[in-house]
Amino acid sequence: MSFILYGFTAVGCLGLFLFFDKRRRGVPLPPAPPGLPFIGHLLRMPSVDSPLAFHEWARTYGDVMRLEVLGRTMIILDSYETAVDLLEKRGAIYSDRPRLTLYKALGWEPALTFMPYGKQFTKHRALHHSYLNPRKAEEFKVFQCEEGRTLARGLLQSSPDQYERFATGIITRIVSGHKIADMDDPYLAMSNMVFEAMCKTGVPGNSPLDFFPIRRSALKLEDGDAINLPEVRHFPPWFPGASHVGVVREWKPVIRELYEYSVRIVKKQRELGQVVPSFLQEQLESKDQSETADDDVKGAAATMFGAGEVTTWSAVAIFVLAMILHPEYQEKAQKEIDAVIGTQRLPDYGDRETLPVVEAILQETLRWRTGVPLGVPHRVMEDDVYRGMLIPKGAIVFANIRGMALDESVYSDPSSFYPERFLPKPAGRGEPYFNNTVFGFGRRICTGQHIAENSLWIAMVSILATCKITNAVDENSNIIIPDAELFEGLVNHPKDIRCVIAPRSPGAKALIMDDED
Ligand code: HEM
Repeated sequence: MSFILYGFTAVGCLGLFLFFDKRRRGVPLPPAPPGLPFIGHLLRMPSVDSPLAFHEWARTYGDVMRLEVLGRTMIILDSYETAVDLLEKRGAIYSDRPRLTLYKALGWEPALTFMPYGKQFTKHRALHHSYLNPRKAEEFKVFQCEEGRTLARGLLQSSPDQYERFATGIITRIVSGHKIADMDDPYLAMSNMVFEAMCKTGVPGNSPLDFFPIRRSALKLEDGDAINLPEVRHFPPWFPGASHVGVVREWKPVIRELYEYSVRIVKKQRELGQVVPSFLQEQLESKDQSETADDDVKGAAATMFGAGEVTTWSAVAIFVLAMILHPEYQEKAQKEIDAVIGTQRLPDYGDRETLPVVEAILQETLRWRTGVPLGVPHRVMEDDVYRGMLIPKGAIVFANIRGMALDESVYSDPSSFYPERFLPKPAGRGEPYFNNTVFGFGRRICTGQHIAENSLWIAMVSILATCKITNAVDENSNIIIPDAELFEGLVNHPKDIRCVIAPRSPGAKALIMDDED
């Protein structure tokens, strides 16, 4: 009896398989540029500014475009509409991550950003949400305001590392309640390494370690294992991935230390009876974490640091770059601040809604040079059909956020820095804010978006209210005009923001210097 039942089941399964396979074969894949057998588009993959190159290709192949590299299918979504349709509305099957070998090898584990969709993902999202939700974000404004003013003061004291200190200072307050007191703080050294690891490692998922087909055997990589470094030490420098292995060897210990350091800081605070509210303090206080933090809690804390610090630093640096290249907007914003707030006090969050020009500059900073231009890749978990095209199971889906910023059907003259585009008509062009795009999509949307926006706003408004940014000059008295190029990685970062930062007026200088606590 059971034999007959098994027989029917097998025939049924075969029928279903053939039905779906036929359906699958009948549906075309998304359009792709011409490629070669086996290696696909490997030789066509742009070596610089891939988001821009993808955007250019999308003009020919459409806003759902396919690339194949060594058997891996990549789908590039080049419009806001397609990203919402797939990553948000069909989030149940588009929220996985591909295995990002390089980041895993660097020691980011567990880390929500690179984690597959599943139970552990849900747990980590909940951990992040418990401390980064909009209600908490309101509480953080007090120290964000303090850090914004420390930033402006530091810049006036001619200290260029202040952007990093600002971004790190906010995230350490959130994660461990630690206040950065000086530039020798060990957190700043870690932040530098994280910067290198996130901003100089190329497009996520596209390092040779990620896609070179012999990587697993050659690098002795098993699922769940980090790279076995001694095994690859003997590979010649030209071997694909060899240079990245050097990167891994150098940076992995720092990233692993990041997982432990914040916990040690909070334990010390507790031992000394100097408890400060923070994510880790809240976790350690909870019943089951009283002795030590488990790996998930450590991972959530380290990920908040890694994901939150470099991105914020980059956004503030992009703002400064825009102000060097477009002094006219600095003046417009300063006029607005003077008219609305006056010159007798420093701006704070209560002023945000009354400063539309500052707001427009914030939105344009996020759009003009996108900090995370290809987002973090998603992975589709089942075959899907969209607009009559097959998105095959396992395909890696990139939201080309930079491409969306340059979408001419949404943003007029998109490569210009033109904040007025966001002001309502007739003064402006009434174009849509970019903060609904820049933080990604669906179930993987950035968990720190409220905090990030608040950080950028307070940094901008504190600088604008008190500082004047002008071009630096070289040793021959030639004006230096930065060329707006960015380091490319998971996070992009301006290469050059050399400038002169001076007090806007004696009154502004007095206000910011007197504010020091
Ligand atoms: C201007 C600053 C920032 C930008 C532009 C930014 C952008 C992004 C983007 C594009 C993603 C990928 C979303 C997706 O997969 O669709 C992301 C993910 C993430 N962001 Fe941010 N982010 C910023 C700041 C922050 C901050 C301050 C934090 C934490 C305090 C943070 C934590 C995260 C985390 C944990 C993820 C991974 C979420 C997941 O995989 O489920 N980010 N962010």
